[in-house]
Amino acid sequence: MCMYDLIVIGAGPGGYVCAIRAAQLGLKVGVVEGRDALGGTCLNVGCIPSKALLHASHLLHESQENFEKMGLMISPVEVDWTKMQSYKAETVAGNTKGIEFLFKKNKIDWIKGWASIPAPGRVKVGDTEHEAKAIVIATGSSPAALKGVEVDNEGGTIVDSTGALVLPKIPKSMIVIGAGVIGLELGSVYSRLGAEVTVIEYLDVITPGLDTEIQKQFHKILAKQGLKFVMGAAVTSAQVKEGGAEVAYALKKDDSQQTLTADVVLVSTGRRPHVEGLGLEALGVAMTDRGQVKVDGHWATSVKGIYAIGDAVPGPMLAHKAEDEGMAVADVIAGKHGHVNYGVIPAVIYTTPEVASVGLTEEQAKEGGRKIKIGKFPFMGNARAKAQFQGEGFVKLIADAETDRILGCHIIGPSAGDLIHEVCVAMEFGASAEDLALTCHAHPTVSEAVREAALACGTGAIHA
Ligand SMILES: Cc1cc2nc3c(=O)[nH]c(=O)nc-3n(C[C@H](O)[C@H](O)[C@H](O)COP(=O)(O)OP(=O)(O)OC[C@H]3O[C@@H](n4cnc5c(N)ncnc54)[C@H](O)[C@@H]3O)c2cc1C
Ligand SMILES: NC(=O)c1ccc[n+]([C@@H]2O[C@H](COP(=O)([O-])OP(=O)(O)OC[C@H]3O[C@@H](n4cnc5c(N)ncnc54)[C@H](O)[C@@H]3O)[C@@H](O)[C@H]2O)c1
Repeated sequence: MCMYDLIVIGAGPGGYVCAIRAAQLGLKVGVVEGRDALGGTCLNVGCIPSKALLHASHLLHESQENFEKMGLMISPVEVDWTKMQSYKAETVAGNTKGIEFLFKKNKIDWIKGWASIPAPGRVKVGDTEHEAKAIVIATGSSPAALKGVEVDNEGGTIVDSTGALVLPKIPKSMIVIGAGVIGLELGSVYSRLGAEVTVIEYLDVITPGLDTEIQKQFHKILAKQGLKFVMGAAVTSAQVKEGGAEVAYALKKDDSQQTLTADVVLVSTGRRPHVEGLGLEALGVAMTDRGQVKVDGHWATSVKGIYAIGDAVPGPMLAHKAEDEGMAVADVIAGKHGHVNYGVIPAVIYTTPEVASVGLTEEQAKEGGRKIKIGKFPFMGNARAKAQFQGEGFVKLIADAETDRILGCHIIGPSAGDLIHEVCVAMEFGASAEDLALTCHAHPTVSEAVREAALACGTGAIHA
């Protein structure tokens, strides 16, 4: 048994960042992780492997669509799925080993195994109990179950995101249940690799929560890329049938029952907090009605000395949100002031084109009764984007009509996931649209489109 200042349960982006920050602040830290590798969902079966497959499949798509246009004459690129899987696995391993190195560097103990909390200040792993002045629950999330659909990742036919990352072969056809971030990212991967992908979505829009104009444009672009969509359809069951699976769904518009078959079915209908086995009920830790750990403004649970962060608590299920909370709660535990600005958390979808947003959508701003102005600029007016065959999409900047303060930004287009950060910084500094418009942007860069959108909030964009 060992006495720690802090034990973190879970080594995902929330937990490992919290541990490193706490160690930097002089605390003695242990991290309990039950997986064989550090890094949590994000590094092992989430952000990183999915981005590796998105990158590889994007390059394949480029070779098929754009190489010839640039005078790059090649015979068709062939896909070696086993090699692509190895590239993905090496990318993951490089990152998870990197966290092991950082733990050693910061003298953080990796306590291997699954933890429970028998009492405040005590963490049990196997037969050993460890003592800690503070405990942080950073146990993340797992795929939510869908009634009538049994996921079998080993079987490789009806899978969740974890199974979809390791399919034994590229399917000829795939049904994606849910047009959220996971469904559209992984659906794009397999579509580019040659599968016929059909997305079945309960709502009438894709990517719920995004700015409506972005949703519409994104839907159009993905359809043009070959993804098929069945909208307003509630999936009721999925059954493995010879050589594939059959999905049954009810169309909301006329209540008709329909079926569709494919080689593989990906269930991507959301994730839920993973808190089983921790013993939270016996401890009396208050939970929300959505199964999340309730926390106050300092990430403290209802039980003294126990904190919680990341996917296990309310808020967007994003790695960088978990990381920010990890740093902030470490500050709090070390007696400092931890802070997360929940109004400025970017969200990115790593398709091509990328989709990125921060702050208020047009709908949210209007619902809040705010007078707003909107500056929009299409990537068609951006020389760099056009040279890269990425003229689709636009930047939409939303500012307060009276004060000119930036309230939100929504981008669909090249490098949207990187471009959004200049707006995040501007928002953190309370900048106006004019501040962005007056900032010199290098030419030719796609970031000029952000400046042009800011100009469009004022006297007008130059290239539109
Ligand atoms: C396919 C996919 C792609 C994604 N892509 C992105 C992306 O591009 N960008 C983004 O921001 N987000 C992405 N996400 C979401 C992101 O992975 C999560 O928001 C993030 O991992 C949450 O971090 P966390 O630290 O809260 O939990 P997690 O990363 O889930 O880590 C929790 C860890 O706790 C461990 N654990 C749980 N219970 C115990 C216990 N009792 N004892 C010991 N250990 C325990 C688990 O094994 C796990 O390793 C993606 C998710 C998926 C599934
Ligand atoms: N790039 C990123 O940042 C990234 C990537 C992947 C995952 N994530 C995170 O992981 C989380 C989970 O992603 P997700 O895509 O599984 O969930 P999601 O909540 O983003 O989307 C789920 C979709 O499934 C639909 N749905 C639910 N039940 C249905 C049914 N019976 N039939 C048809 N459609 C149904 C919902 O309407 C919704 O559109 C998200 O919160 C996201 O933040 C982030």
